[in-house]
Amino acid sequence: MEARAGANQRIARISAHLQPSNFQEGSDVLLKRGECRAKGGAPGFKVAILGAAGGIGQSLSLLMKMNPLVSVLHLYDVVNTPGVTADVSHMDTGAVVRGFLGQQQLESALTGMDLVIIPAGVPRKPGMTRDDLFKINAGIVRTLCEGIAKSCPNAIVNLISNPVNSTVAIAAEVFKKAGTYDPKRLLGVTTLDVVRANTFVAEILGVDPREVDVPVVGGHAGVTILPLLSQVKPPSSFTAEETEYLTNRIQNGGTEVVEAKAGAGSATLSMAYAAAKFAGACLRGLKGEAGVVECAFVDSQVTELPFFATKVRLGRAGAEEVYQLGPLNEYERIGLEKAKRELAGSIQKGVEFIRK
Ligand SMILES: NC(=O)C1=CN([C@@H]2O[C@H](COP(=O)(O)OP(=O)(O)OC[C@H]3O[C@@H](n4cnc5c(N)ncnc54)[C@H](O)[C@@H]3O)[C@@H](O)[C@H]2O)C=CC1
Ligand SMILES: O=C([O-])CC(=O)C(=O)O
Repeated sequence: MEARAGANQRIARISAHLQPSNFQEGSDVLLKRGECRAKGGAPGFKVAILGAAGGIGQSLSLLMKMNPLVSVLHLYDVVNTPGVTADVSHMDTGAVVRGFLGQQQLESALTGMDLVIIPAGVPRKPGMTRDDLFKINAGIVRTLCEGIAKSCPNAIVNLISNPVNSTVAIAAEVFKKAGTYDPKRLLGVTTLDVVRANTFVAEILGVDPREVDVPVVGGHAGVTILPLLSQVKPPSSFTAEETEYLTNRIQNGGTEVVEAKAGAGSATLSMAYAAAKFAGACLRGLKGEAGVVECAFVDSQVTELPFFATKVRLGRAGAEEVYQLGPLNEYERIGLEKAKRELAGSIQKGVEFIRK
């Protein structure tokens, strides 16, 4: 009799928590429910996804819920998080999922987070450059980074929102202004360029993409995306035509998807895969695993520019070591000069957006 009363109470509590009206009033009902389950939950890291209801955000939420290193997963967006949260929370993996809707819940979404992943913002349509997104996305990134500076200043930040070549500089300026900037903890996500490069090179070599490692340096837009084909592993040589074809295809991979989607957005599925791969590497670094190396767009002294993408070693403190470029061939040296010219302007535009 008593046991049944206890069970009924538990069911009544969970049902009340799941009312969408409660959720939208900012009462963090799923948070309370999560806390119940967290008692028995696996130890791990707390991860927030900002822009979780979007094209990238939804698939990324799914993939992060599957990561055994994640114990708590916070899904934040300005629309549709109740549905995405309810959906993802039914997966029988360890992470406890909590949803947050609208700016008044940003602080709750961020408090206590170890890693914050940001795919919030508008995507490209055919004919647009990534820089055309600056007008809208710069303000979104500023607001979200102000929230991070306030609520989880020690979190590692993975910035996906375009134009990455500018938004990383915006984030850095916001953190500097708040006095919380740690260059090791701010990482622009360029993993999709590496993922594409591995795939396209593997096609040419006729091997499994999982066996290929192509360093991609510079930035994340057009000519700033610089694949170092002379450093491909396993060591491979390419004809001039193959080098030209591969470089162009890697640099225009995003546009290839934007055009194929014909107005319905840009890469979301491959990007969610890439973001989950990169976030997973950051978490393995946080855990203390040795030898975790990925390319990322970070605060850098590799060139004269303040930010640059190269391989970095990920550890407990974030990007603990930023690797040099290594030997470049003539084709890559010319590409590097072009990349730097464009990058300088994009970085400066981001800096000025905050300093103006
Ligand atoms: N770094 C990279 O390699 C890549 C970056 N991207 C970029 O990622 C961004 C997102 O792309 P998609 O997911 O396809 O776009 P989407 O439009 O499908 O989703 C964006 C989400 O952000 C949300 N959002 C807007 N303002 C917000 C705010 N202030 N706070 C929180 N959330 C907010 C929207 O409600 C929406 O759910 C775009 O800027 C896109 O260019 C896309 C692919 C690759
Ligand atoms: O091309 C875009 O606009 C989205 C993006 O950054 C990519 O797919 O690499």
